[in-house]
Amino acid sequence: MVLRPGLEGVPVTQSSICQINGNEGHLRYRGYAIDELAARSSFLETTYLLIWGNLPNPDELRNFEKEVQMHRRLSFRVRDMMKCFPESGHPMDALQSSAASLGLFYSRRAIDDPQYVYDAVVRLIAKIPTMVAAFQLIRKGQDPIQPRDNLPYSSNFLYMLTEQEPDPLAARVLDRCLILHAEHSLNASTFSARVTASTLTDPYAVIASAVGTLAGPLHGGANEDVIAMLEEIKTPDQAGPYLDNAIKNKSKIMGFGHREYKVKDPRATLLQEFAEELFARFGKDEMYDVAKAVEAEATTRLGPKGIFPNVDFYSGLVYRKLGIPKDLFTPIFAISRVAGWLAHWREQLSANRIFRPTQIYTGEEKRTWIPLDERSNN
Ligand SMILES: CC(=O)SCCNC(=O)CCNC(=O)[C@H](O)C(C)(C)COP(=O)(O)OP(=O)(O)OC[C@H]1O[C@@H](n2cnc3c(N)ncnc32)[C@H](O)[C@@H]1OP(=O)(O)O
Ligand SMILES: O=C([O-])CC(=O)C(=O)O
Repeated sequence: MVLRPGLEGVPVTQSSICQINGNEGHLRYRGYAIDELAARSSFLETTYLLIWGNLPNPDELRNFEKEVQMHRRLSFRVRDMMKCFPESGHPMDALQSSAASLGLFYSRRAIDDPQYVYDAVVRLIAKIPTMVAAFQLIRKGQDPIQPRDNLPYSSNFLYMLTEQEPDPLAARVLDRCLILHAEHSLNASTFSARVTASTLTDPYAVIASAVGTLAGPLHGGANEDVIAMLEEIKTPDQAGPYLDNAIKNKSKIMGFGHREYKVKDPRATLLQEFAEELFARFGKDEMYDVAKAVEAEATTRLGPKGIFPNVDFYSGLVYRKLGIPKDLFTPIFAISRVAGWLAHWREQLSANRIFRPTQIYTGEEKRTWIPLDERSNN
């Protein structure tokens, strides 16, 4: 048996959802280039495409948007449960618990019923942003506010978060960020979703396990750590010394490196453009110069190893300009990635076999039991 740590290069499923060309830096959802989707589509249209396989016609899109809008509210029981969460807890933990709690309300027995699947998709796409916004207000000691029916998806999320109707450019930029983060083949959280799905459990458990996996700093959690790193570096001239020190100590540079991409992640290029668009309109973030210096210095040092900015490097600068606190960056990633996780949930169920890989055992062979009073204490 050959061990492949991290399953690098090991295909574990077939999928028709997303295609990555890591040498040229191309990304497509269901055959459509990511830059075209970000320019022309909306997050809900892209979600429909990912989950059902084709672009919706006008009626299908209108119905989907309407259904999502109708299911945005949370039960008072979920809100009351969230009010008991510690306000110092991380919003990703709050989201994982809240998402899992939906399984208490909706039966898990009907995953082969197309109506159940459609309803679960609508509920999860609709309610996850409400949960993120609700926890943000609850931890500030406020009551969550209700979604506004006359606002589209991303505007409504910003409204629920800030209690103000957002600037149209801010809402459009957030919607484009959600498109960019919606899907990325068998990344760790999507793999986790597929493993959970393969046991035939309910979709709320699938999403909760994926949220937990996304939270880690080697995955979606890196977007929060990038801003912490830029704040620590403080000024562009400190980027080089910081990197030299990190490389000497074998520390990872957050927001850099990728298992699939050997060039700059195409989403990082687009997110950098979005950040510049916001800076041109609302004023520059001084951390942007630090970020560009880190990219330039890291490219000299790590570029020859194929290590470049990934999706997490510039997203935080966009969210900061939208007034979003650092620890909500990964929950926003989750709001978007629910689309990809659900697409993989459906695909997994369409040709399911439970995931059950094997291992190479390295433990002790047969041992002889020693009674407690005969074991020495040291
Ligand atoms: C949404 C997302 O999940 S995007 C990724 C977000 N995560 C991060 O930004 C965290 C920083 N990056 C990393 O930890 C990694 O690049 C990962 C987790 C993204 C990919 O990991 P892997 O494919 O397993 O690569 P691995 O960690 O084995 O690195 C391979 C080599 O590149 C180096 N390397 C990889 N990423 C980095 C980095 N960010 N900084 C410095 N060196 C790095 C490793 O030290 C290793 O070097 P070595 O061969 O000399 O030991
Ligand atoms: O593909 C990966 O391993 C990580 C990533 O960029 C994502 O999930 O968007």
